[in-house]
Amino acid sequence: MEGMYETFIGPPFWKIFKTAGYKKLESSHQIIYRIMEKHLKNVTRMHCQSPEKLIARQPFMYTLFTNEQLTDDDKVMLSMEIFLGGIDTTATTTALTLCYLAQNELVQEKARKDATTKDMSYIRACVKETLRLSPTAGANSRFLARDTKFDDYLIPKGTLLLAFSSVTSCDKKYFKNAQSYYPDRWLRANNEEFHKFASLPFGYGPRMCPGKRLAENEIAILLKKILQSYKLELEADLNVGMVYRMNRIPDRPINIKFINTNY
Ligand code: HEM
Repeated sequence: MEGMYETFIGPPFWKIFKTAGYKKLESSHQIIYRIMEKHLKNVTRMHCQSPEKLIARQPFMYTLFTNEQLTDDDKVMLSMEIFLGGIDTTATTTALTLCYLAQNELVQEKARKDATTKDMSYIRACVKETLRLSPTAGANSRFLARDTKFDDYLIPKGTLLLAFSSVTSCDKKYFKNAQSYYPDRWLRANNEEFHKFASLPFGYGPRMCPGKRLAENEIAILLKKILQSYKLELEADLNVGMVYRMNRIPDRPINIKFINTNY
């Protein structure tokens, strides 16, 4: 992320010589490419030897491999996109949820009780609330497909529009006590109403995040496991903000004490 940010934001000196940012990007890209190459070789082997095993174990990769419209390069690129799209976003959201839970003892207790339930609706609400207050995407961007009228403005086709969901999701115009970490607002029983586009951490429409369900489930399951065995406390008082590094990431290290509750 750092490498990508330093390379693509700012003057493009990397086109003339390899800047420090470019070197970081290049070396991390090579590592990721090597990992992907190894994985793709295994998938290719499985695809040739027993495609039914691939369908059962990795349906997404099966669909990708059997799409005849895609070249081999397209397949590698799409696999990398899935891989990269899912790493920082999920790690950041998990770390920040742990941080919010460590800061809010009552919320943490409620989430721990919820860890014994099947649907984990409160833990899921905690993840939604983290993504409302600290979304990993600053904005959702789209090129307009046709001339479009917004209020008194006529915006021509082809214009790049950015909808800053990270701003509306923290705005008191859209959420009561907008700055507080209050997962209960997402519970159906609470009946709190808000604009359905005010918080859009996974985007919207045909190009919205395809990993949404996977991310929500894996984060909820991980939190459940952690809460069942550990009490969370912060090492020090932390007021974590976010900085833009292509995605938004925490602006400082998050150090959490995991106190084992099984003794
Ligand atoms: C908390 C976790 C995640 C967050 C907050 C997140 C957020 C986003 C957002 C905001 C977009 C842009 C959507 C739009 O423009 O409307 C996106 C796109 C994407 N995400 Fe995620 N994502 C997460 C996890 C994942 C995971 C786990 C995967 C893969 C397994 C993934 C794969 C992708 C891909 C491939 C795209 C590009 C889709 C396209 O351009 O058509 N994401 N994500």
